Amino acid sequence: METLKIVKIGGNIIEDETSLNVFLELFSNVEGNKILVHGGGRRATSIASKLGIESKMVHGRRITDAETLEVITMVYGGLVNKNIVAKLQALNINAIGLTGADVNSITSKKRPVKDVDFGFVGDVTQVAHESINKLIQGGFTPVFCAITHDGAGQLLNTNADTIASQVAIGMSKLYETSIYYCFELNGVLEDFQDKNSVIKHIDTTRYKTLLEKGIIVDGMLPKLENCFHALHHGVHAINMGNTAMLTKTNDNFTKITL
Ligand SMILES: Nc1ncnc2c1ncn2[C@@H]1O[C@H](COP(=O)(O)OP(=O)(O)O)[C@@H](O)[C@H]1O
Ligand SMILES: CC(=O)N[C@@H](CCC(=O)OP(=O)(O)O)C(=O)O
Repeated sequence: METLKIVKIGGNIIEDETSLNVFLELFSNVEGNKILVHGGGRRATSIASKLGIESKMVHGRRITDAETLEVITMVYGGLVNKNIVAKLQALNINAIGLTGADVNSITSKKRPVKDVDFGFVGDVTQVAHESINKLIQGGFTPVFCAITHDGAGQLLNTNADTIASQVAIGMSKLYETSIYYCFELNGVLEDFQDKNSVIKHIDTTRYKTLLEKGIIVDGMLPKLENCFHALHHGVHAINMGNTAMLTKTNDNFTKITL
């Protein structure tokens, strides 16, 4: 089976022009089939604030009312996505920017209201692996933002880590897939005060212990949940660390296995 790498970058890298440029240069040198997924939560929050719109996050997810949906569509689907695509073109990568509505690539269902009403937030229901594969086979590099659609004309906001894991699960019908979650730290840290205390390997048992000890908190909670979900659904390998993990010489990052 051919391999496919799904690389995800978060808001902290996107916010820093130098970090973004370094990342994109490394990404452009990644060999073989690849897909990029980007977030941009921090940019959405700052632009919403300039427009007088307050941002509310619950359990790591943005409460997305109609006004916020407009902002995130402009920020993720426009500003961030098109800038990244243009920068990749400058690096000779024939990138194509996509929301889940484009080529009907990612369908989702509005998250049902239980204790919290998240508004226009979508949980992924289907990834059109054949259509995405046509792009890859055509020589294009798909660049997904954190927007999906319900198939009935409604765009929905979906966490970018979830997009990466769901796209990887979908594409694993055709490829041996691996995910690279790139963020500003070297990996999952044993001691948050010590940036070098990278945990090199997390398996199911270690994951439980880290949760019990309260070492995994905040944004790392949904991130690792996504990782184990993906590994249980056909994804071959998951790595988490800073952008240097895309180079062959660096092994100071976290590898996640079942
Ligand atoms: N043990 C840990 N090691 C590393 N990061 C952790 C840990 N626990 C919580 N975190 C937090 O998780 C964050 C990464 O998740 P997230 O905010 O979703 O990042 P991004 O969206 O930029 O990828 C880190 O910035 C850090 O604040
Ligand atoms: C539903 C939901 O929470 N969506 C996220 C999508 C962006 C994202 O995930 O960005 P980062 O990767 O930079 O955090 C949000 O709007 O913040």
